[in-house]
Amino acid sequence: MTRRGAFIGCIADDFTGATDIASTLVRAGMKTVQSIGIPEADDPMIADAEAIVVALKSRTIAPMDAVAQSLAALDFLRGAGCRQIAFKYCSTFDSTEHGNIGPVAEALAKALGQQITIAAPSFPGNGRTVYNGHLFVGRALLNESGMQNHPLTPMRDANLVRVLQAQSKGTVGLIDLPTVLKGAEHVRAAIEKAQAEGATLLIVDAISEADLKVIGQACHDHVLITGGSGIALGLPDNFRTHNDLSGADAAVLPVVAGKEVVLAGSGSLRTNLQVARWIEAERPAYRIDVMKLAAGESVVQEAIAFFDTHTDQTVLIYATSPADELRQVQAAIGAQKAGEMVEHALGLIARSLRDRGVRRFVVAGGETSGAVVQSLGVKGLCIGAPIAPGVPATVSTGSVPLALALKSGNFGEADFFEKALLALSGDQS
Ligand SMILES: Nc1ncnc2c1ncn2[C@@H]1O[C@H](COP(=O)(O)OP(=O)(O)OP(=O)(O)O)[C@@H](O)[C@H]1O
Ligand SMILES: O=C(O)[C@@H](O)C(=O)CO
Repeated sequence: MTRRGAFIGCIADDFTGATDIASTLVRAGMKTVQSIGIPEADDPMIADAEAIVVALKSRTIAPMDAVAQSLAALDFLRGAGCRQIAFKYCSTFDSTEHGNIGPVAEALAKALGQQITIAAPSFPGNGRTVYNGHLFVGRALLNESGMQNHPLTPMRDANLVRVLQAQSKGTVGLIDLPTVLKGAEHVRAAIEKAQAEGATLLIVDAISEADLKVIGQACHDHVLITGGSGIALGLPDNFRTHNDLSGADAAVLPVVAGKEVVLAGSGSLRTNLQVARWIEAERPAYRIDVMKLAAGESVVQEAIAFFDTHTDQTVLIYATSPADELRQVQAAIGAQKAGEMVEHALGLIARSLRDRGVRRFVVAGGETSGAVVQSLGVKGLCIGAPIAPGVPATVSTGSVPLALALKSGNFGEADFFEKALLALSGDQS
């Protein structure tokens, strides 16, 4: 059990989202640990943590299951003494008309006895901003940003009030940017007014980190807040006022010796760019042919053989494909089945490569990272310095440490794979 109880507990709906918010909390000066799934109550990893991030893989599962897993995580975090709970979802609000953001937020609020809860997905550091309730990715509306083609959660409406309303039982309202710009007291007054008018969930506009800090300050006594990792920017300060935080910086991670690999299962535009860049540089790359995989051909074995024949080069193994190809595969096999098959294959490949001495993994895609990390049996992560906004270097806990960079699909510049490999190798140049 924790020394005095952690301050903040986060429930993240995917694994890269979890490392993203863990990285933000570390950046804001909190000693943070990330657990893969719900840890044991006496896990030594959480003993002196100031923030605990529980990574679930609940973004695309049935709403009922997502609610059950999130409530179990909540029980654990409350048992660990956490005074404030943050439900972390994607800064592009990845969800379907059935959930899981609305159902999970409502279930957590009910369990915590909170009547109104904010929903603030903005992540200005990665170009995601919310204005008049509409989510922008860079200059594009969400539904014109490439996210309309997401393999599992296509986002076809940028109006988050409407999106959240469709998946919630209560009433969704909006706190607009002019209110946020007036400061924390005005945001608090707007929340109280919305609550009096019957709202239960509130999308909050934010276009800058300063806005997110105002929102964090306004919600200092909310036992539950929900949003993207940006929402964590303003939370540590609330605890700093009354308590001594360690002011911990990113963990200095041990250098993990061994072989390395890049695995990409993301369908995002950015990962497509990163894969293309790798191939243009004539670095070895094995493409997983999903139709062959579906036909039961030995794709996993071929990928491993490809790795074995490139003994002195780092290889990329990828299923990432442009949106039109992805659509064809999904039409033939079904989106969910195709996704599960690819995740399973990449999980098996990761495990075999670990048995062949791979110790450093760069993984692209949230669901993909979840599948890989689960297959590798990783239980917890120490969070190091950021490689790109929202993507820290990490090293797994346990007797055989693995260095991992888990990247949300749309994060990182075109050269992210090279940068991440360097960072995981301990080369800071
Ligand atoms: N060629 C393909 N055909 C069909 N499905 C695929 C293909 N490549 C990847 N997938 C599946 O698409 C999904 C991609 O989701 P994932 O969360 O890993 O990355 P993402 O699309 O970038 O999303 P995020 O922004 O959450 O990281 C996975 O389930 C993966 O198995
Ligand atoms: O918030 C984000 O954009 C990421 O942390 C993420 O969750 C993408 O899957």
